Amino acid sequence: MTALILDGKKIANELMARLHKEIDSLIESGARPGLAVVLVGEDPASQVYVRNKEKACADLGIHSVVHRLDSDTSQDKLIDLIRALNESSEIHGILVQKPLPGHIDDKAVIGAISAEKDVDGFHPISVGNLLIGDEGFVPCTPAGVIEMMRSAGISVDGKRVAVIGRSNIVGKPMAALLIRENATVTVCHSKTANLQEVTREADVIVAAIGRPNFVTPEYVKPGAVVIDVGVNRLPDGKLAGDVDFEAVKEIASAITPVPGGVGRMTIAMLMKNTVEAARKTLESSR
Ligand SMILES: Nc1nc(=O)c2c([nH]1)NC[C@@H]1CN(c3ccc(C(=O)N[C@@H](CCC(=O)O)C(=O)O)cc3)C=[N+]21
Repeated sequence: MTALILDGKKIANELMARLHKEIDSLIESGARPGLAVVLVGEDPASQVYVRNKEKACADLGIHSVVHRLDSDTSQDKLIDLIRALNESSEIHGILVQKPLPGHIDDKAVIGAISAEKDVDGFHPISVGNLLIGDEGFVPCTPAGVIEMMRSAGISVDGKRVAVIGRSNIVGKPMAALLIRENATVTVCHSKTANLQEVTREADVIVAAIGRPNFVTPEYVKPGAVVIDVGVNRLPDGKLAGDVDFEAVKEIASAITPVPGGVGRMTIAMLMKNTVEAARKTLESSR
């Protein structure tokens, strides 16, 4: 069997087309959605992502502002900027690009973002709302994975899902979303004993490890769905996922490529969250 290749570019473009209409009507109501991206330092991968986000905003008619700060910017300066953005009526979403330089405390910075503008879904209030099943912003990458599967007609209801990785930005929120979809979720990580035995039980594998080609066919039950969240920059500058795509596609029933898979969905979900933030602001002003 050779796997169905889930086309993140196509699914993301369909979502963006729907958003475009909603944005047009928001603009007509005088509420153009606005996104502020804050980038500290010169991390080359971050530069690429931030450019992709700017481009998506431009394509959709979202107002976007990128604040590029020197790598030696103080934490106080950064928090002052966030407070100003919290107050700005043109800005509905604030994203502080990770990773931040070592002298800055991520928690203090993320905590300074108003929860109403937390389109990344990283603020403790957003995280809490996700866990208790209340309304709030959901982190873009795991939300993109759910949207991608839904769009491809893949249900996780009652199925076994193995998430490999327990980060705050992917693994943990991914598990919370999968539980909400009635999956039986196992969260695996670097300390998991007999990892292959665990992942081979899974109907769906979500790989968010951060190591290129980590998931080989030995990890995969034949016919499983394999979602690759990895974004690993190789020495030659190419982007690689966490899954050995060529080998695993021969035994999986569906698989996502990198690039052109989950990364595209991540950007689309960020646009969706920004539109939602703008819509809520408009509704509450009525
Ligand atoms: N506060 C914060 N929020 C984030 O959402 C965030 C972050 N920090 N730091 C880094 C990660 C990574 N990330 C990606 C965004 C777009 C692509 C993307 O556009 N990928 C395309 C193209 C990749 C390319 O070839 O350059 C693709 O996979 O097809 C990938 C990865 C967001 N992140």
